[in-house]
Amino acid sequence: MTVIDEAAATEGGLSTLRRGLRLSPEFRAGLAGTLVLALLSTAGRVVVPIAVQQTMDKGLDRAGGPDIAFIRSAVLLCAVAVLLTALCAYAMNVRLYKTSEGGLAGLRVRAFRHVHDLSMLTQSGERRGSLVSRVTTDVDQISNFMQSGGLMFIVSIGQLLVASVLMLVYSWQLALLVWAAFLPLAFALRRFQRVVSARYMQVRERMGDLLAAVSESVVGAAVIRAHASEERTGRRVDDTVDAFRSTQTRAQAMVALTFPVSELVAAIATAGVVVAGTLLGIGGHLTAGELVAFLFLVTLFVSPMQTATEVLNDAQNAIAGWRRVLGVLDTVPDVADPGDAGETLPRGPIEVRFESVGFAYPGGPPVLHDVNATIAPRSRVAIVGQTGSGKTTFAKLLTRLMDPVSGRVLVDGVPLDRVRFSSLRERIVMVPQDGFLFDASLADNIRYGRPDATDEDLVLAMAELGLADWLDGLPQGLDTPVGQRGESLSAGERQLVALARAYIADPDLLVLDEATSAVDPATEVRIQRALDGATRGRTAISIAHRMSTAEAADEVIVFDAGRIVQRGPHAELVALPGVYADLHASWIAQRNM
Ligand SMILES: Nc1ncnc2c1ncn2[C@@H]1O[C@H](COP(=O)(O)OP(=O)(O)OP(=O)(O)O)[C@@H](O)[C@H]1O
Repeated sequence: MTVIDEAAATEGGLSTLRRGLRLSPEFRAGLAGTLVLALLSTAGRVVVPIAVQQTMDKGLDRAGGPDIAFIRSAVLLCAVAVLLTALCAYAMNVRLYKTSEGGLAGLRVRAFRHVHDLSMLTQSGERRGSLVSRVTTDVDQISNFMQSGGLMFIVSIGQLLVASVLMLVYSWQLALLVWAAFLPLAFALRRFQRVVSARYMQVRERMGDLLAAVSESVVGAAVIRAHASEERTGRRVDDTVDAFRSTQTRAQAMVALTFPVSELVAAIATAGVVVAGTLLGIGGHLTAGELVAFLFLVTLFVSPMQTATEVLNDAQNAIAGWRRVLGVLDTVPDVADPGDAGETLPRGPIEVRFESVGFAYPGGPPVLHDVNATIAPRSRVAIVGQTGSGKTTFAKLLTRLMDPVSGRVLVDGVPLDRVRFSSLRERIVMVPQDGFLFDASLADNIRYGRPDATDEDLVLAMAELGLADWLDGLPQGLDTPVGQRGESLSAGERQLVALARAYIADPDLLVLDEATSAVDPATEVRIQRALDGATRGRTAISIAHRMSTAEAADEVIVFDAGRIVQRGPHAELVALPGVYADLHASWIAQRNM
């Protein structure tokens, strides 16, 4: 059983970046064209220093007085260059936005699909909000980097290169001086990056905590209000907000340190260039125009160094985001689909066999021990037992929401892990205790069972389940909106919709986790009628919480502390002293209360 793979969290920043980019081939689409535009837009920036140098040395400093025609053409050249540079920068931005948005959309879809491939256990090992943040805000961080930091990164590298080459052309001595001043800063930044990287990883984790706390408090709003625990919940959310704020501030304080340091180095380098340049000029090795042009170039060289801190900030955030997204993508689904290599089950009522099945939740004690059972096709079986005896676990293993730790589960003689998911999900359907309803119409919710079902199919299905009168009584019939999580319907009505949804899917094995919620007698009768209709003619296994379900079943299987302790028809079991007779007695007592 796996939890979200956190190996990516300890991997080096560059290798995360490389792996992240490799996973999104969309990022590379048209990269060559974008790079050419980046190069053109940076090359355009050095036209101004060159033109200034030429104007000073050739236009102004001419023996016969200023050469106005030369100056005019230099100014014109500058204007054209500035305009072209701006156009290239615009085209580059547009291309970068397009490719990065394409890449990020692909990444979100892949990560989201993968979350669905992970088993229920892996998903429940991670808080929902945190899982959501891995496909939303964490990807946003990558987006920030790709669109601003990444852009600046490309331009800065180009600018550094072009400025370096030109500085060398004008004066190799001054170029060496500038590099010598910045070399220690570049080394320091590399070391510094590791610390910042760790801090940004914490920032992403705290963001996950924050989303988890907020989403839990929104989803559980009714319980919070019922227990008047708004203040306690509010404090929990406040704590996560505060933890996020303090980690974010700590990370940013670290990055802010780099600004004044690089400013200082830039000032020292400029002062050095002015002093050394003047000395070189006095010695006749540098003209005034060349010195001024060089100072322009120093500014061009320095600005990427300063924006490097900003890029670093975005890059660290993006790398931390990428690590969390990669964590999802790296997690190998433990309940894997055998795909085309797997088997397709033929249609017809299913036989189920459990062979020495044992199960324990990760890190927990065994909850099922050596379970052996065969359930004949077309039989209706009720599973009963005290709370916590392992009934739901049995049902989850039967529908392959999880795999057993030992032993095997077979359907029609085929081990469950050899059955293709497409066939498995078509033939075996589980109705969970709280059949989740989506914020859509009644028809849409039932249609989840069979997407191609027409309205006529739905009406017919409802009639077959004995629910026609209920449907007729609804204000908008099939178009009635059910509200978020079905909250516009009563608990009993939600069960009816969940049953109709399973019925329309027409499975060969129906696994029902009976809801425990009490419903009014009329709805109870309706549910019983619908259950009868839904289970007829197919193998049906119900986790029974109601006596009527156990009584109506062909056979009852009794669980106690993770073992099957009794099995047989209700009438037979109830007459024997044992767990079932005790359970039955407590049902009777409850009914008479
Ligand atoms: N996701 C989980 N992680 C860890 N332990 C779990 C998990 N789900 C169930 N358990 C434990 O496994 C045991 C069996 O639980 P199970 O849900 O199968 O019982 P049950 O018979 O269906 O109970 P109930 O009638 O209350 O639904 C219990 O001790 C429970 O605490």
